[in-house]
Amino acid sequence: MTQFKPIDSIPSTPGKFKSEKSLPYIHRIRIHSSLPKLTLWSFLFLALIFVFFLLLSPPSPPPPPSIASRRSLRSTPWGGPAWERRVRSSARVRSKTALSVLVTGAAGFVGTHVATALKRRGDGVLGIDNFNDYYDVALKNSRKALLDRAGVLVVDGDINDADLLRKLFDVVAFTHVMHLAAQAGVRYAMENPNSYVHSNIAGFVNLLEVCKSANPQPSIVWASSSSVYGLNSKVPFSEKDRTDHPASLYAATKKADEAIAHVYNHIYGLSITGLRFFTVYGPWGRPDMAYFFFTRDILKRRVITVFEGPNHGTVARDFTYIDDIVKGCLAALDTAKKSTGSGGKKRGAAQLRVFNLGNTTPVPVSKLLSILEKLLKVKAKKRVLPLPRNGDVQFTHANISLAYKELGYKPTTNLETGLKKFVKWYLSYYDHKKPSSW
Ligand SMILES: O=C(O)[C@H]1O[C@H](OP(=O)(O)OP(=O)(O)OC[C@H]2O[C@@H](n3ccc(=O)[nH]c3=O)[C@H](O)[C@@H]2O)[C@H](O)[C@@H](O)[C@@H]1O
Repeated sequence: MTQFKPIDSIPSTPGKFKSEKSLPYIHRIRIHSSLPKLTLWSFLFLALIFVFFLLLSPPSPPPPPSIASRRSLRSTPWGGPAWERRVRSSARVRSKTALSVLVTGAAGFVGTHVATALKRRGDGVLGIDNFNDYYDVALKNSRKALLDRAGVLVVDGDINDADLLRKLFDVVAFTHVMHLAAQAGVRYAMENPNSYVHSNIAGFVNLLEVCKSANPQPSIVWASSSSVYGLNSKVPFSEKDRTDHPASLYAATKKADEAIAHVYNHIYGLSITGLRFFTVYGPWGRPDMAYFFFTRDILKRRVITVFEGPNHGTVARDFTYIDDIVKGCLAALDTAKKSTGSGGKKRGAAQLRVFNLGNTTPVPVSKLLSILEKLLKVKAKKRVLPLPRNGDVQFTHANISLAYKELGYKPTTNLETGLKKFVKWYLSYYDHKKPSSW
């Protein structure tokens, strides 16, 4: 019959030293045998040397950071009385009725234009941007210099940094947040999906968490995207349409943001307005967008890929000029009602809105290319390929009647006029710089 043995009386497997509890056993075998005694002491000695070396050896280098973390950790030190004075001064309003706005993604394309426009009309503006390297950081720095000259400070920081955001709200009682920081681009989502989760989901939630606890709570206007309409075939796209078929992770994160906005409005009384931008273009634009790199590649005599739909179908976009988008953003800020919560608690129903900001005139990508050829006076080398299944949709077209009714939004720039302004900027900007990175 097997006798029950208490756990600490069972000899441990040779070579395995576990806890002090096994030591009495070691002591016992030392008394009864000299050979095991020697072996045991040698083993103990070796183990001690091993532990000693483990303690002495320098820590192994950390694994290389993932793209997402590398992009988000970049942040210059903040804080201190001088820094706070600069923050306050940038956010100072010029009249009692002016807004005090925190603009996230301020060194981005839309952010730079919106921040400048707000400042110009007397609002207090503070920017925040993480200056990530998704595209040419030199362009972001040039935009920052532009904002500097306009009197807008851009804090180098990430919207995932809750301490920094809380500090900004401690220093300034922002009345509004214009949230434009995001990982943009539909095709890049297949290369770096985590960066979309990091900026568009985690970053958005972090921002809303800080806003909900701020006293007073700000009103929030943020950039959603036409891409939420995904594979919808009914045109023009209306805010009432369903948005259940996103074609890219980018679109899915923006759709998720709209749901997240609903939650923070419902639970905490935050006033939130989402703006679905339709392919925004113009001076100081994004080098990852087709109109921008088509221009670059035409000038460099490189081959341009133009996508076409099934059966040679047209691929078209409701290209919207930046000045029209800025007007829509300002109108959304001006008509935003106050948030109703305080101390992180809702005190009443709060405003929740979503608007299309498009141009209402879809233009085929082939037409975009021919306008650029005309403006640049260079014939493009092009090859036509079927639209890959990489996040792109075949067409977009905004119904803007709601934005017109509620915001007085009325785009006035057609693609030809807008591209003319873009090309003029492009030629003057890159003539001076000639960067190798773009
Ligand atoms: O409206 C939107 O919601 C989105 O607009 C743009 O996305 P997209 O319209 O795809 O803009 P581009 O990447 O500039 O592409 C414009 C058109 O050019 C086409 N294209 C793109 C690249 C290329 O090499 N060839 C080509 O024909 C695309 O299929 C698309 O029809 C922005 O990149 C997104 O960040 C934004 O959210």
